[in-house]
Amino acid sequence: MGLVGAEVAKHNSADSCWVIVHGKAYDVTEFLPEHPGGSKIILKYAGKDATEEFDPIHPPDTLDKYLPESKHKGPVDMSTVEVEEKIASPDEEERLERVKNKPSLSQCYNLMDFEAVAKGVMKKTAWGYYSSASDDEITLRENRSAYQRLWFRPRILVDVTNISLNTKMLSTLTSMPFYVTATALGKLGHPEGEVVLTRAANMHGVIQMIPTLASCSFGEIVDAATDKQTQWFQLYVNKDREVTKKIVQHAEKRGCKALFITVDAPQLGRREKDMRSKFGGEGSSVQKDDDGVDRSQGAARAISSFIDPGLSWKDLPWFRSITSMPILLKGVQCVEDVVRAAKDPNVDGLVLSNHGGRQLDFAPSAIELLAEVMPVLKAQGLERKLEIFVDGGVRRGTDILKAMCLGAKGVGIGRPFLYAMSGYGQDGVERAMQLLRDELEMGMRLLGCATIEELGPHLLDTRSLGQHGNGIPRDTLMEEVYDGLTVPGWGKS
Ligand SMILES: Cc1cc2c(cc1C)[n+](S(=O)(=O)[O-])c1c(=O)[nH]c(=O)nc-1n2C[C@H](O)[C@H](O)[C@H](O)COP(=O)(O)O
Repeated sequence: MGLVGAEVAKHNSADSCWVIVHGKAYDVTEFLPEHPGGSKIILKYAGKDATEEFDPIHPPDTLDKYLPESKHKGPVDMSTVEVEEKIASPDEEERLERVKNKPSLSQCYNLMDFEAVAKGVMKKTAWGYYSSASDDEITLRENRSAYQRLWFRPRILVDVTNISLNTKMLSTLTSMPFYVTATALGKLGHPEGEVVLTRAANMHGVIQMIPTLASCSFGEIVDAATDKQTQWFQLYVNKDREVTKKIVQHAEKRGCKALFITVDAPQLGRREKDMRSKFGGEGSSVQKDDDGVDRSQGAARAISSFIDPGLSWKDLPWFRSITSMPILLKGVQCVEDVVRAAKDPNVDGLVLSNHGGRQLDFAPSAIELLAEVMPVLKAQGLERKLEIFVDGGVRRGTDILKAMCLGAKGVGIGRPFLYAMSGYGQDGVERAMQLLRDELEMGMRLLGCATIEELGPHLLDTRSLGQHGNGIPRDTLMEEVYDGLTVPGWGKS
């Protein structure tokens, strides 16, 4: 039977605050001032069922893990809990209409089509979190346009009957030269969260990087994998190194094959779309919490107050001492740090990345940095010291081929798989992976390469890469006639 709803409902203030999550009541009164997202968001659900708001942001075992047993008030008879009548706003009504008449999966022909659909069907807060980047989002767009300043030098009369996309990343054989990179809060896009990406990655022989800030628990994501699947672990380093040590050693024990330490986020970036959508516009009172701390940084700030801004090169020997996994730095953004990492005995590789433009605006694109870095490493005889990956703005098979030609060992892809999942679940992510496979095979064949090993800098013209002002040739005629994905009633998406 358990507690009745009316009993829980009595505890509906800062003096006594109980919430219901997954049918159990928890006394969070003392926790209110410590909640990274501020106390206001919890008080909104004081005495009520908070499950729907709780799920996308917190792994299911959060309360059992972090709230003392004495605060667990036990099961609630949910039939006695008053369910608030939710009146959908006009925006929400329109969104639900779009969900109903969204394009069929077979109408999505490229990764950008998934973005168009996600924009139409996702809740505002979820779209705001996934799509946002920092400040004016210049780096977000530069990540894309940098690839469009690289041109191929295709070869002809090469026997390309059989194409192989197999390659090795950190000595793991993988079926395609890309991986699912770490992106937080998977349940903002799909109720099952990151395990959807796990299952799709398994179906296509693709590696998955598990995020520290997943909505699913780490255990759920690892349990969802098969034993033939490779998973890496992405780490945000906690100020409390004991917590970090436990997490890293648990990840290794559960079979993760590499540790990617995120180094570009001593503080999560200022993403205005996330901030705006999270708190309902400028000046809403919710932006100021009881403790007067400005929580108007959206979900990003709310989930990342534990990250240690003090992390530095001197910590790397400690990481080497706590794990035997290969250690890679994710979010390296200049050639000097690449050379320093190459000379550091504690570093096995790195991801050239600007966090999808979500951190420092005007950070360079990974692909332009890769073109600068490889010759420098070669000149110093360091090119074999590190495995170098890139991510950010990869939306086409040709982008992946360009990165491999410049010497990347593989390419991380973030938003496209989130959008595909948000629009179509596992089927969407699998279609996205299949589309990339088709584009990669086509690209290799037309480039005149049958295997990944044959890709090299000789196949690229990088002369425009550094000229940021020249943009892509505007083909006005083409723009006039090009038919993008349009959905009846959505206008031009
Ligand atoms: C889109 C996205 C990216 C995030 C991400 C969440 C989202 C929604 N989050 S974040 O909440 O902290 O910003 C993470 C994260 O947990 N850890 C991390 O290392 N990178 C994070 N990234 C960056 C990600 O790993 C890639 O660097 C980035 O997504 C590559 O760019 P594309 O999205 O264009 O592929």
